[in-house]
Amino acid sequence: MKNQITQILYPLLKKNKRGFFTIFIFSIIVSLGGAFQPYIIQNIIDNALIKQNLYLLYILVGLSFFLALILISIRSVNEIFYTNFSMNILFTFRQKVFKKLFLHKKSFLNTFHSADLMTRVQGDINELQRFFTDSFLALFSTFLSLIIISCIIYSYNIKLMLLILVFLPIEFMCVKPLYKYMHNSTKDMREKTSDTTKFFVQSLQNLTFFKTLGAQNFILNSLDDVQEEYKKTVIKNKKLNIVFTQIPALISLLGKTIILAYGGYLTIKGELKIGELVAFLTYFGMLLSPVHTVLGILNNIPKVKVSLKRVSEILPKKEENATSLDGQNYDLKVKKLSFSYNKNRIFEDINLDIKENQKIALIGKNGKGKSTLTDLLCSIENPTSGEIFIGSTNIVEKNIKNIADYIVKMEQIPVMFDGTLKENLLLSNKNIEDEKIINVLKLVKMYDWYKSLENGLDSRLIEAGRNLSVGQKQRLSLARILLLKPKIVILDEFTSSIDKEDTKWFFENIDKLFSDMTVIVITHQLDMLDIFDFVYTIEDKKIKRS
Ligand SMILES: Nc1ncnc2c1ncn2[C@@H]1O[C@H](COP(=O)(O)OP(=O)(O)OP(=O)(O)O)[C@@H](O)[C@H]1O
Repeated sequence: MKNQITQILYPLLKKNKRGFFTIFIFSIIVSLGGAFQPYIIQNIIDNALIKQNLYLLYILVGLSFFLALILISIRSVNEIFYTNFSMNILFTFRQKVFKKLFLHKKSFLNTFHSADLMTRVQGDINELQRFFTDSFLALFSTFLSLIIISCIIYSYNIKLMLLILVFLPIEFMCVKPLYKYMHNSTKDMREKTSDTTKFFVQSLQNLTFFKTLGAQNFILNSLDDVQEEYKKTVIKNKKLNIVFTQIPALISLLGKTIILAYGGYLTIKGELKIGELVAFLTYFGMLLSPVHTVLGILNNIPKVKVSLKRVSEILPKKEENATSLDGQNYDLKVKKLSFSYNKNRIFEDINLDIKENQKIALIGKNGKGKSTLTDLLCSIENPTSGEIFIGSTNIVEKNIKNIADYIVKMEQIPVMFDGTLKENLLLSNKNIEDEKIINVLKLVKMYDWYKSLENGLDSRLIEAGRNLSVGQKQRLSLARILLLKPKIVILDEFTSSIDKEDTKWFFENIDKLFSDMTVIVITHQLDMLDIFDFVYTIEDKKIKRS
């Protein structure tokens, strides 16, 4: 499973190797320049101040100033370049994961709360990208600084250099046993964050619903519970983090004290110059910062492992190659199909034969499997066994990339999204003239409403179409399907919120509205069945034609 992420990330990082290279070059210049500064200060003290050489003092001060200016400029350019580069990798990474999410069947996606999916696609992918780009570069500049600084310190005093280097592994050894605890704590943090997001999404989306039911206190109490749980996890995580970061800080303090005492002793004995001691202390400080960077990266490893698992869990286990449907004819055939949701068997060996352009009604009591059958026909679900053919293509065996050109379902609960009316109607089908859209709005009897809009087709439908009635949303969904013009249309209780008069009109005009299309209508309007070519009833896990 983790391999899947490597398969996405590795080519992405490889493709961006020029960007990495540029940042490496910048980092080398910054590390070299930074390491040179204490060396100049040492020379200012030992060769200019102590020897009272004014000319050398001005030269060195000027050199230090201009070097600092150059480094500031390079660092700034590098930061902008790096942010741009890092964002590009993040966005492409997320695009690729998103694309894979479309390969899932409905029952798999239903096992995740939308807020949980959101935190995985946002937070966890961020964490992975940061780790694989930032840490890589941070590690590179860390080792570069370590090498440069060690060489400079070595040239001053080998005993002191060895003393410093002894402290670095001690720090790592002390922190390592804490990884396991950090991993568990991070996992808890992610889960609690996800729970909190879930709570907010659910309660804010349905605020007025809870108010109407007088359930404000229920929501406020739940908020208290969710926040209390979150607080407990944050405090636990904070305590662990403090131990994780303060242990190295304590060891560094100990090292600094010993080195200061020993370096001072060497200076008093005349083995080290004052300027060298000052430069040495600065270098020691500079060495600590890369060490802490490495510790920070190590600190992130448990977090990254959690994110890796969370992102892997939402990726499809296997990917079949997508093929196109060969458009000979669009008869729909179901052969010996069975389907279960876990242990709940919904269909047992059912068969169905619907010819191109037929108008079919699908009836049955609540919960008998009407929507499930249409999910199977649209490839949103996979049958447990059996075959489904459109024309001569078995759509169960093959992953059909353009399946929506052939079969589309209008959901029982209409879906509108935050966007313009035109975007909501056309989706990706952009090459349709406004005139045609307006004609379809007339067909679904939304023309009067359309005329009342200030910005016409560019008017915005706010969040999930909140500025529309449910009946209006159903009519717009119908308009969307009419504009998409697939070969087979499935309408799941498409008039459930439409007034009686217009419901009758829609049913009586199905032939005209969907003239060149096969239509399957799920309905509880039993008085409207006469207009259909055939009526199928779902009962006892079977489907019967009446
Ligand atoms: N994602 C799911 N996971 C598990 N069981 C499910 C899922 N979706 C539906 N079911 C179950 O499958 C059965 C059929 O549901 P389905 O929605 O297909 O019925 P329906 O005939 O369309 O009902 P209605 O007329 O109420 O819309 C029901 O028992 C339902 O509880």
